[in-house]
Amino acid sequence: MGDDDDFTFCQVGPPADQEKEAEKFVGTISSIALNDEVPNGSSTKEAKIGSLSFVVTDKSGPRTISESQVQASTENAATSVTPQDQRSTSKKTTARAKVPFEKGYSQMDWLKLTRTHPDLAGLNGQSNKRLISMDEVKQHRGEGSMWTVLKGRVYNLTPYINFHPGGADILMKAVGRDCTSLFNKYHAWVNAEFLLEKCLVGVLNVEG
Ligand code: HEM
Repeated sequence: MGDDDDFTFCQVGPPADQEKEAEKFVGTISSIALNDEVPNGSSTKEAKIGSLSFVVTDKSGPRTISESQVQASTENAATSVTPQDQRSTSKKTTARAKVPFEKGYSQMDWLKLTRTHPDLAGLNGQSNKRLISMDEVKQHRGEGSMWTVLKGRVYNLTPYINFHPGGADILMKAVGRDCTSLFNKYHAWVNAEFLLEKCLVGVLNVEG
C-alpha cells in the first residue's frame, strides 16, 4: 500500500490556495463593526399606542455608503449574486405576504423595545400567571388594550401591532379571540413565545 492510499496521512486542512482565500474573507468580515449609535441625519420621536409610549428611532438618514460601493464590496467578499440567483430571489419575494416595515418598526426595533420597556403587557404590577377567561379576552378589543390567545397563553398585542411583519391589518383578526389556528396557518415556525414574552398577560382558563 503506497502513502497516497493510507488515510492516516491524508490532508485534512484546505489546500494552500484555498487557505489564502479564507484569510482574505476573514479579513473582510473582521472589518465589519456593529454600531448601536444613532447616525447623523437620523431622528428620534416619541410614539404612543394606546397607553403605551416609547421612542422610535428613524435611522434612514443620509447613507454613508453608496450603492456602487456596496456592490463592489460584496463582489470582493466573493458573495456576488449571479443574475440567476437574482431571478430566483425576486420570485420568492413576490410570493410572500410580508409588508415593508415602517421606519422604527423593524424586528430589531421590536427586540430593543422589549428589552427597554418596563411594562409592555400593561400589567400594572399584576402577575402574568393569572388565569384569564375567554370572556375577559373578548372584552379587550379596544385600541388601548388588544388581547389575543395563542397556544393557551393570553397576550396583549397592542404594542406589537405595528411591528408585525405581516402587517397591522391582518393581525387585527387575532384581537379578542384565540388566534392559534390562524397563526399556525400563516407561520407555524415563528417563535411567538419569545417575541411576545413581554406581552404576556396570563394563562387561558380553559374552563371559563
Ligand atoms: C399573534 C402573534 C403573531 C406573531 C408574534 C407574528 C409574527 C410574525 C412574524 C415574526 C412574521 C415574519 C415571518 C417570517 O419572516 O418568516 C409574520 C409574518 C406574517 N404574519 Fe404573523 N404573527 C402573529 C400572528 C399572526 C396572525 C394571527 C396572522 C393572520 C391572521 C398573521 C399573518 C401573518 C402574515 C400573512 C405574515 C407574512 C407571511 C409571509 O412572510 O409571507 N400573523 N408574523
